[in-house]
Amino acid sequence: MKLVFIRHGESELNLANVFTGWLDPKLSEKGRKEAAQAGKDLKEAGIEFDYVHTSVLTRANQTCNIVLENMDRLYLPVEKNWRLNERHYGALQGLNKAETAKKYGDEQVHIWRRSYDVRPPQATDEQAFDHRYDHLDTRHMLAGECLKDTLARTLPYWEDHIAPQLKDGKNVLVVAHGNSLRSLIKHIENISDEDIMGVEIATGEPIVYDIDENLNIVNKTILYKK
Ligand SMILES: O=C(O)[C@H](O)COP(=O)(O)O
Repeated sequence: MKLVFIRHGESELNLANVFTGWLDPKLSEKGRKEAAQAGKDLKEAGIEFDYVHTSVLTRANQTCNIVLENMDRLYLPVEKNWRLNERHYGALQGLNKAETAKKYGDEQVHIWRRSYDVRPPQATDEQAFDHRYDHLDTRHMLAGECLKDTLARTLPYWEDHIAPQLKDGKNVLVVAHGNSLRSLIKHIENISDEDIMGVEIATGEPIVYDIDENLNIVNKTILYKK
């Protein structure tokens, strides 16, 4: 079975070097091109999907549509779920990354960005969750996550939605975010808390796994043509 992860194409806030998390920018022009290229590359590789999963954030939804359009597969069923959202960046959301590093130091910002279990400062509830999360009990949700927290809410989605489809012999595409994908990659590749700090995911590049029926990874390739 094929399992493909794609981080959304460059967003307007990636371009502006702003902590984004659950903020909801659109793709930049470069991001739209990256998504189109990813779709073309997947088509050229002859990969067919049965199911598609994405977050409830616009940059991932746009990427998903553009990828499927370029594969001539817009008809595929797409499931959207908040559990695949980017890691919630708490009170850092909306701040420029370089300015924040000047203020708090490179080391502190690196810890906030890449440590497995150090949370960023929490946002207030009003800043943290917009109307699309009204159906969830946000009182019990974190308004600022470390990667460990992100994994705690992506893992149930993996177990209940994605893994059963792979076990059923289906090919699955997941279009999500740098850190929601890092959390899933940590899980499926069994990467240590320390080593995951060094794992970076580029925008718009399909990560293609061949998976056996026990969900072991047989092969991993990254498709890119830039
Ligand atoms: O939310 C963000 O700002 C980015 O999508 C990912 O940010 P990071 O590279 O700081 O993890």
